[in-house]
Amino acid sequence: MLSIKGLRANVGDKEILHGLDLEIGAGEIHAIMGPNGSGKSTLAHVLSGRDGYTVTAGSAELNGVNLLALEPEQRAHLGLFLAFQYPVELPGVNNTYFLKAALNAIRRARGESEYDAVAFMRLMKEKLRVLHLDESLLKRPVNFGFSGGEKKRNEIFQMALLEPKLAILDETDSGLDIDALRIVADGVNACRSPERSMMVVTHYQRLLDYIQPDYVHVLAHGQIIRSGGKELALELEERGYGWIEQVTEVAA
Ligand SMILES: Nc1ncnc2c1ncn2[C@@H]1O[C@H](COP(=O)(O)OP(=O)(O)OP(=O)(O)O)[C@@H](O)[C@H]1O
Repeated sequence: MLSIKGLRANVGDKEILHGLDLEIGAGEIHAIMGPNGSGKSTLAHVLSGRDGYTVTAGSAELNGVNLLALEPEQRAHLGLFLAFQYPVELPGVNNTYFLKAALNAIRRARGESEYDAVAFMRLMKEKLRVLHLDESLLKRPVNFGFSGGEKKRNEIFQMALLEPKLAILDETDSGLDIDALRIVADGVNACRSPERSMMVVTHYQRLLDYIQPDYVHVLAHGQIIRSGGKELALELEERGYGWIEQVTEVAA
């Protein structure tokens, strides 16, 4: 599904990703963990095509298509979705209008018929139930005045509606209370499918009790330095990240 090889990327003239390799198969969930400032959000932004990041080497393909040559909206049409670490507020843009426009743009790009108002409302209500999201939030501007937890739930609600092929969740668990964490995890689990892959960026092993990953990777100094199963997250919780400096010193 996603194949990243030797990816190097800069912010300004500072290199943040130093030759990153990652393969994610169809239907798999991969957790990305790592210390602050190691490049996790940068990876998410580079894949989504956000302005301000320059790829200087390497490749990133989604189902064989070169992502790096596409505009952000073309990547979304192809099935890439990013749930932001800090969801963006769009004052003046109604949440329902925004979601319907986004979904229909993706459907048009895929050659599928657009949802009319009735079909869209039916779909929204079905997805709302899974995320226990208050219907009143849909009448408000996108994320505007939402609490931190409501914003995160709204991101997963968007994902549930847009049904991406690859979803990147950037610290979707940060700022959630215990109940909201379970609700968000239930929402993510409800979106699991053999045709959908997920990259879950998190600092906390706790999330992975609810969303069982197939693989866990440690991203440090702009590279994946270790990969394993769920037990790797437990090990990180126990050991912290101090050992990384020793690993990178030996490698250097
Ligand atoms: N727009 C920017 N301008 C300058 N430096 C940046 C910019 N964006 C990212 N960086 C730097 O790139 C490095 C990696 O940042 P990034 O946000 O990808 O880390 P992260 O692993 O997601 O961290 P955290 O766990 O704290 O969210 C940091 O040193 C950060 O300061």
